[in-house]
Amino acid sequence: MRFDMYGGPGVSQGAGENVFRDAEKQYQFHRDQIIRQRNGHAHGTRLVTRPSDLSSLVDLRDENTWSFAASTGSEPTGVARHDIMLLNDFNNEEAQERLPASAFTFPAHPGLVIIPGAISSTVQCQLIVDSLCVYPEPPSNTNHTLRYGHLPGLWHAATLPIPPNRKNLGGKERRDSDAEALRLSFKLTVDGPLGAKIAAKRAIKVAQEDSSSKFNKSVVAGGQREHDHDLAYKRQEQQEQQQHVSDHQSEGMPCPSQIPSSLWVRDGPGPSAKQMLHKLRWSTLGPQFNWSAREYEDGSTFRPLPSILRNLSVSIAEAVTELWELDAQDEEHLRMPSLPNSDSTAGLTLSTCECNETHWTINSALSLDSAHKRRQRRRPERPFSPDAAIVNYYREGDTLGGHLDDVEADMEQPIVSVSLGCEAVFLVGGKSRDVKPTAVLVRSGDVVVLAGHARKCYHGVPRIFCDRALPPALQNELQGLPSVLEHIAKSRINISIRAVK
Ligand SMILES: O=C(O)CCC(=O)C(=O)O
Ligand SMILES: [Fe+2]
Repeated sequence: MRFDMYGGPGVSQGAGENVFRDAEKQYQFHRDQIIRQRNGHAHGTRLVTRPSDLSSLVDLRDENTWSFAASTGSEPTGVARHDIMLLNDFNNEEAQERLPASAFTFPAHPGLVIIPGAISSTVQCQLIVDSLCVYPEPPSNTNHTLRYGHLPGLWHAATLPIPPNRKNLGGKERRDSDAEALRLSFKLTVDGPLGAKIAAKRAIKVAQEDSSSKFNKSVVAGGQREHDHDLAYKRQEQQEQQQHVSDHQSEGMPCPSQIPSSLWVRDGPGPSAKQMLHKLRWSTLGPQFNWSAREYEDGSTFRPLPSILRNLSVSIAEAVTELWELDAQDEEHLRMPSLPNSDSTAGLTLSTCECNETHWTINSALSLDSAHKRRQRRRPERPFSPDAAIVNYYREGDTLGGHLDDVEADMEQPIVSVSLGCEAVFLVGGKSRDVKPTAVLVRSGDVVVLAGHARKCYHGVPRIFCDRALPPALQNELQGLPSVLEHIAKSRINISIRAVK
């Protein structure tokens, strides 16, 4: 499914119109239907994932692929690596411990900084849990809000464990029990546009009731039932361990562990909670974004940007500020004539330039030394002060079409974008779709900073790799949360943190 959530002029229009679109097509997920023949008759079909050409995908953890990527592109790609120091604990504003990390810049995309593994697996786990269980809760809007109103308890309604007596059943009984559990999964009490109004009213009431509820025991429709929901416990455990007041508590919005029976019932007429979770595409933190008007709304209530996201994005933006302030002259070097396609063995040259950074440059390509000479470093006018984030949810086949984020009041403020879950292809091009984009593989825990020139450039996500294993450390971290692990192993979450007002 193509995921053009941004609407308006920022969205790709159709086939063959530009080089950005061509790159998107190169990476997009396709399944071919293979028809099996037996005795000259069609005998069943099989879906096979069409292999993509990943030869120019830049994998920043693999030095070899840099040279390959650089040699196949027609633009001067090249990558420079820089040593930076990053905060380790974003929960605690007092924490000072910094760990060394690598940040990468791209001469062809000044202002783009990528920091692989910037977020520890513990913090990734916390952000994944919050993105699923907390951030889509009211008062945040999601892509479902327009049609169904707010959907409190969505995660819980979608992941309610199968009845425990199932374990003692065998064979057919077990299958019947599974079918029963599926049939009994929670469904919305409303459907269709009319339902939205009803749902919205109910949701407000339920949210008010919920805001006084705490973790653990749940009451579900059709009688009293207790269940130790893994998320609720994990969050409580985390809070106790870290002895810090959670964002949600301090901001008066706990993660609800109740499934409001006015919204979710076992045999409602609307879609099931599982389907709704499956179709969750975005939620907003901070001022709500009106997708049709393409503007941030004034006045509507919203969930403030959680402090972990503010701390994380501010400290990362600070750690790489030196790398992204570039002046207009840099755009000059971007207009240098394209390099002829070098042969695939051309590779990269390792060099240390006058700024003491180590660069891999394309042989006989644009000299980074000269790029640096043209560059005059400039401090941003004001420090990064984020107040909002868009949380994007992707499943296999979902894409985010090439777009510009150009509705924020101050475009000098960067966007700090956190990848969680499955690997993805991140495309970043130029100010028009005619600039050939660079494709970078982003993994769980990687952070992309779009600042300076790159802040005003087209970017998008044409591919999610749901068939690749999650990093072992993250799997380990999610061991106690089977439903979260199962979900995130087949999906990707991106949190792009920004200053909108
Ligand atoms: O999912 C991503 O990595 C990119 C998200 C993005 O570009 C956005 O939210 O504006
Ligand atoms: Fe974006």
